[in-house]
Order: sequence, then C-alpha cells, then structure tokens
Amino acid sequence: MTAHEGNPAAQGGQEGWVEPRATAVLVLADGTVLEGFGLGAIAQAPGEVCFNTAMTGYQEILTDPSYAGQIITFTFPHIGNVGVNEEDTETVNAAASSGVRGIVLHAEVTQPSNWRAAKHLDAWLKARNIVGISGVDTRALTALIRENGMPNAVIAHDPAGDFDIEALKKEAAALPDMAGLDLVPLVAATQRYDWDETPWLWPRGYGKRESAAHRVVAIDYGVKRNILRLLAKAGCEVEVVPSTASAKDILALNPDGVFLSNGPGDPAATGEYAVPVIRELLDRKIPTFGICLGHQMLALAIGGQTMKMKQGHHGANHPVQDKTTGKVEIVSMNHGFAVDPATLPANATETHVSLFDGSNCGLALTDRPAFSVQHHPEASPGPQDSHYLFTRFVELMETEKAKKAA
Ligand SMILES: NC(=O)CC[C@H](N)C(=O)O
Repeated sequence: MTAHEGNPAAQGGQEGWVEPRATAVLVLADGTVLEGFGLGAIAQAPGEVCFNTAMTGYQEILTDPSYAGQIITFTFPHIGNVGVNEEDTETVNAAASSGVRGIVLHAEVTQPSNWRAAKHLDAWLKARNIVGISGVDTRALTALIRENGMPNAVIAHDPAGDFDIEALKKEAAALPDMAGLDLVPLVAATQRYDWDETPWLWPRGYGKRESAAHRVVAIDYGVKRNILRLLAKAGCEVEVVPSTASAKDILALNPDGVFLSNGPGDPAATGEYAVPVIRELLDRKIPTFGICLGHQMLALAIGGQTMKMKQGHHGANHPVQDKTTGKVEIVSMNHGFAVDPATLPANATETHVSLFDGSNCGLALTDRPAFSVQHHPEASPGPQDSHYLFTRFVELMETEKAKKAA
C-alpha cells in the first residue's frame, strides 16, 4: 500500500506492526488490483478510468457532467485540502450528481483549510454517492493509462475490507466500452429553463444579467454552469432546452443563436438524435457555437467523424493554438474523443489545434455562421485565456443580425 511508503513501520520491520487492511480497491479490466483506503460512498461502482492533471479545481471537475460514467484519478497528490463549498459546483442543479463514479487519490484527504470550505470532501463524496480510494500509486496508474489507454474498472469501498476480488475482476472485464455509449440522458435536463446568473464576483457572490441583446437557446447535453454564466455575462438571454428538443421546438423560441453544450459519452452515439436537429438549425443559418461534445456533434452534423483517443485530454494547462490569429492559449480540457480533421468537409476549416499532440481543437464553417471548440473556454476550473470565444459568438450573432437588417 503506497500510502505507507517511506514509513519505517510500513517496511514490516517493527515488532507488533500490522499491515493495515485495504478498505478500498480499484480492479482494472485487465485484472490489475490496486489497494488503498476507502473514502466517500461505501459502495462499489463501475467506470472508465481517466487521469486529470489539474492541480486545482477538483470540485468543478467532480461536478462536471461530462465525466459521467468515469472514475477520475488525479495526478496531483493533494486533493481535498481546501474542502468543498456551495459555489464551485458545475452541475446546474447543485444537488444533482454529475455521474462521476469514483475518485482515485494518492494522499489521504486532510482536514480542509480554506475560508470558503463548507464541507469535508469525504462527507461530500458520501452525499453524492461517489466512491473514493486513497493511498494509490497514482503515478504508476497514470503511466499504465498512457501505455494502454483508459481502462474500465470497478472501484469498491468497504470499511471491513471484505472484497470478492475474483468477482470484481469479472465485472470489470465485462463492462462495455465507452465508445458507443450515449450517457447524455444520465445528466442532461429534461425541462426547459431560463438562465440569468453571471460569474462570481468577489465579494458580492453571483451577479444577475443586467441587459440582454441576444436570445440564445442552449441545448443541454450535460451543460456546465460557468458556460451559462459566461453566456449571460456576454449579454445573452439564455433559454436552456433538453437534448431531445426538436428543431421545431428550438425555432419556436426565435433564437439569435444556438449553443451546443459539453456532455458525457461517445458523440457518435449521442449524435443519433442530436445531429439531425443540429443539421436543420445549420440549414436555417442560425449562428451556432459548440463546446466539447457540442463541437464533436457539430463536426458530425456536417459529415465529419469522431474517434476515441488513447488517453484523452483531462487537465487545466493544455496549450492550444488559434490558427485564425496564431495565438497560443492555455486551456482546460476534458475529452476522451476527438474530431478527425481529415474527415472535415470542404466547407469547414480547422481553427484550433492541440500543441501537445496536434489533435483537432476547433472548427468553423465557411458557408454558415457556426464554430466550435474542443476545449473548455469557461475555464472552470482553469485559465481564462479562451474567454474571447464567448465574445466571438456574440459578434457572430451581431454580424448575422446586421446582414438580415441590411
Ligand atoms: N467535456 C465534454 O463535453 C466531453 C465530450 C465527450 N464526452 C468526450 O469525452 O470526448
């Protein structure tokens, strides 16, 4: 158990010392068993394991609905040390689950030390039914994911340490691949709602949108709050509609622009019902902006293809180049699928590219007012370099309005 590495007692050299019993296990589909100490929900849960390299913002990560169906291992060892608070939640309904199944940590979670802390991470995980394990060699696990790709696994927590390892191995090996899974119904809204909250402004808390120049319909595939806040801040009146809304429902709301949200699962599986709607909206030349899953689905709607990545991109310091300006921005990422730029049709250009691996990070149509990015310009958590994309969307709506008026 790696939590005790460096502790002489853990070397087994001292008389009377007893190896602590594992109270949690992470069992990978290939049969690898990692032992550690349980935290969070006393339960067991299946998921795809991905690693996130962000050093801050674990609460936003754990509440990002795009992680539904996944177990997150943090490469940063000290997670939980600032507790959790009321404000930094990314699910729109603060009490709703983001669908994250589990959390894998190196160090044990300490008492929170931060003026905003309202709860200990352990209690918060329990309340949200997220299973946790600490004391894991997360560097070795990350190296394994880099080598072999993101594995399926079962994470289990039992204070009595009573695990049927063979049964867990079988369960992990039988889990379906993330490719082919539509997980949007697990996390997306089923009712329409308005959004007028703007970002957090110290010391006043969240603000309210003062004026709205543009009417935006946001299609919710698992949207993050800070995206809606930044749309409101950019002067948009935001109406959020369920992922199952038809083009007719959306057009009836008379939008100046349509926003395609982030979300979990395989875009190709989700696209089955979302893509025809997006296609129809594009044909009406409605200004469109997509983020992450929304980007992937815009690509699918114009005839492009997406593919599963080996280890994906999950972190808060990825360099991306905006090819339209040449500028490099440091961005937040969370995706396990990517658009294959070779499949983009002639009426689309690649606008952004990852400087880590050259993968596609953005596109724009040349014959219709639509663009999208793979990364997370809402920066929650993460750097704010890409906030300009919300302005770009507003400018696109202004240009289209001016064209119509002329
Ligand atoms: N953040 C997102 O929207 C993720 C999109 C998609 N589920 C992926 O993993 O690639």
